[in-house]
Amino acid sequence: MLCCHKGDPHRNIIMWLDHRAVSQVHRINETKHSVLQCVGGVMSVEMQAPKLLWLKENMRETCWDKAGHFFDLPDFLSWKATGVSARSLCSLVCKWTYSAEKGWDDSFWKMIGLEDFVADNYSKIGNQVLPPGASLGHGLTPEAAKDLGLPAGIAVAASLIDAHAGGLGVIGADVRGYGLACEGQPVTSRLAVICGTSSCHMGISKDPIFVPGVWGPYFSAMVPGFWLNEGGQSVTGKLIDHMVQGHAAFPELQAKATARCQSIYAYLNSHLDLIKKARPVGFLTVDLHVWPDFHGNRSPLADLTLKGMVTGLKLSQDLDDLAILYLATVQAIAFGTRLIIEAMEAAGHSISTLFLCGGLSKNPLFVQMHADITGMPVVLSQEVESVLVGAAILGACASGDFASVQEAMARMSKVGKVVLPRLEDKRYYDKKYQVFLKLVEHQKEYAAIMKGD
Ligand SMILES: Nc1ncnc2c1ncn2[C@@H]1O[C@H](COP(=O)(O)OP(=O)(O)O)[C@@H](O)[C@H]1O
Ligand SMILES: O=C(CO)[C@H](O)[C@H](O)COP(=O)(O)O
Repeated sequence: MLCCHKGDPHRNIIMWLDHRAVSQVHRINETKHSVLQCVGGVMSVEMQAPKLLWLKENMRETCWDKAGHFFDLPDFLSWKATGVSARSLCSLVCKWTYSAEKGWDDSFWKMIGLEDFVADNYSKIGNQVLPPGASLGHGLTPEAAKDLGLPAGIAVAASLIDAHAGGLGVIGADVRGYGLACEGQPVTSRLAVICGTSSCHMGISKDPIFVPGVWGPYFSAMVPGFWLNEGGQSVTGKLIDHMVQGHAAFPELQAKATARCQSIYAYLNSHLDLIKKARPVGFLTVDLHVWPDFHGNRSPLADLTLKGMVTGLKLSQDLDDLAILYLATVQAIAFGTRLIIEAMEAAGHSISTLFLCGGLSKNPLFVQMHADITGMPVVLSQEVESVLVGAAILGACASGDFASVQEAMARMSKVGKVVLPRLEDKRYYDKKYQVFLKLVEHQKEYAAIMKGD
């Protein structure tokens, strides 16, 4: 989302993970406005309305009064490419409270103190809305074409948010021949998990499903004609990096990985294999447990006040400790995915297969732990950068190469590999999951004790 930083128009971005609009999001949630039903009942501080309210309240003269547009990144990019300020249905529906069926809800913006948007017919946040894949204007402008080194006029599609493009890039793949439970079943039995800095859990349905603490249902926000529920974890890849880089043995890890020309994660995975002895690698964390919400919980608890927890630390700080802490962190993220899936299933989703993509899907340990801990097979795409496949699907629709997004999805998503769960380890992970749930219960008890007299 774009704005100004201390009035400097060249530093005008607020990152999605910026949590400064806490007071604003509390006030928005206190309104209990009906638009909140479509974001899991509670708006996230990572969404646009609280950030906009923060700007109005804190940077009125330097930004709010002067800004010409407020954009989500994908809409900003398509505007820069084509000069067309039309917004994607995806970004507006998922992050800005726009409804695919009813449009903007004036009463919401008035109630939260942003009536300015209503007064100017939403011109700064979008009053022309296009479905993802629709062709924008006359394609690349000569100026953008020069910047990108491409011919002018190339078709540019109305966009998707990065995670949604990843979901589109994987969820429609032809799975025949892999013996998966989702073969021959509706695409609604698949959950796309886009895992990078954060993780996004994208489930689709024919009818709207309201899942407490999970964003949506959003109509046509990812696959046209389907409702989308988007679960998420605010920090996942970022959390793993944080735990590993902050450990005392990190310099030793870096030196050893460099000497072997390996990434630190490939080195850690092979180190875990060395120290696991006769038992499966996941069993190394029998007495080390992590709660992963170092940046609050996005889904399904929708509680930005939650913090990270680790139990089972020892005095030693060698490479073995680092590797086991890394493993426990990866497992905690997978337990978070299990919690999200359980919430989605309790509300009516029926999921049998995970489709993983994003930077973390390059990590075989992360993928295996997701399979083992959820008990579901994981499908990896042939093209790891599935967000780019999703973007290419939209481009191929905008250029007229395919008549529909569904047709392009079926032709352009390809299965690379299937990772099966080790069902024999289920009992161990069920016990660790019990501990996982206790961690957050205890954290809430600690907060209540400290609040009391
Ligand atoms: N080869 C790899 N092996 C293990 N982890 C990786 C690898 N590449 C990226 N990652 C993890 O993925 C995260 C970044 O994922 P990426 O999809 O590139 O980010 P973003 O979500 O910001 O687009 C990093 O934080 C890192 O933890
Ligand atoms: O909210 C999201 C999608 O709706 C994502 O978390 C956000 O877009 C950032 O993703 P990342 O930095 O992990 O690529």
